[in-house]
Amino acid sequence: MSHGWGYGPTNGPDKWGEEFPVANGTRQSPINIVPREAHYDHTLKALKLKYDPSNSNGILNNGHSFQVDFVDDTDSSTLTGGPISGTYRLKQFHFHWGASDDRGSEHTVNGINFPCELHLVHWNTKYPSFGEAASQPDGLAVVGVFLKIGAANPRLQKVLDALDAIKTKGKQTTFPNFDPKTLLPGSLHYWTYDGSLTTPPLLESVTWIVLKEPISVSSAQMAKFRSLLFTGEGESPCCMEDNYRPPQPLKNRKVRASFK
Ligand SMILES: COc1ccc(C[C@H]2SC(=O)NC2=O)c(OC)c1
Ligand SMILES: [Zn+2]
Repeated sequence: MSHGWGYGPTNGPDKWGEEFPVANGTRQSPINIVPREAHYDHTLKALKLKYDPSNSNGILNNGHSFQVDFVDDTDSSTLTGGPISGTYRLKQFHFHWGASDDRGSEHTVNGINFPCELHLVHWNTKYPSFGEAASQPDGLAVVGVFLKIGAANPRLQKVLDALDAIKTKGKQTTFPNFDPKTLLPGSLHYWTYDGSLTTPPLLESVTWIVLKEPISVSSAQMAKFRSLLFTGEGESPCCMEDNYRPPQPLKNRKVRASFK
């Protein structure tokens, strides 16, 4: 592609394979999750998420989504247990959402789209860095959380209130003392499968851990996500919305469930 990848008609998910052939690989993400076809695996451990709010650092509009970045030079914010072995450090979290409340999530459940999906990105500390881990088959673990339209979620508000300061691509601001645990639902029951990054370079390095229970978000809060721009200051503005990749072929993969 002469221009960078994105989510538009000329540079969107259907075009990514031209520059990133792994887009048609054997373990691409996201997928449609069919609960009654998932295999309950009693050997799966409970997720252990230990987050230190003092590790949260900044919030950035990266031109595709916005992300909250964490200081990851120690094991103070980690994912252990679940389907993974070893220790994975929290690097960042971000979201994907739609132009309207009927779509926006990347994973779907029985073909149903949620309006938004949260991704908490962790990297395997057996590798020296996030960048190194991102190219390894067991390098990353992403916890996915669905957002479902309902009552306004007060725990999202601090994130949403920061968006005015990062409206355009490349803008960032400080975002201290945020505990991402507050964004998790009551149950940590999950589905898990081997997959990939859901944006270029689409590396097949992600152990996906998708929580069954959604958290709530109101329509008004969803409108706040859509107030961001894909475009930079001074460019003709393009609302940041529909920044999701649709489900990809399951191919030769099994989805396991941590619950009956
Ligand atoms: C070069 O490494 C990268 C590049 C992009 C992402 C972000 C993608 S991957 C995901 O789950 N959602 C997204 O938007 C990433 O995240 C682990 C790692
Ligand atoms: Zn994501």
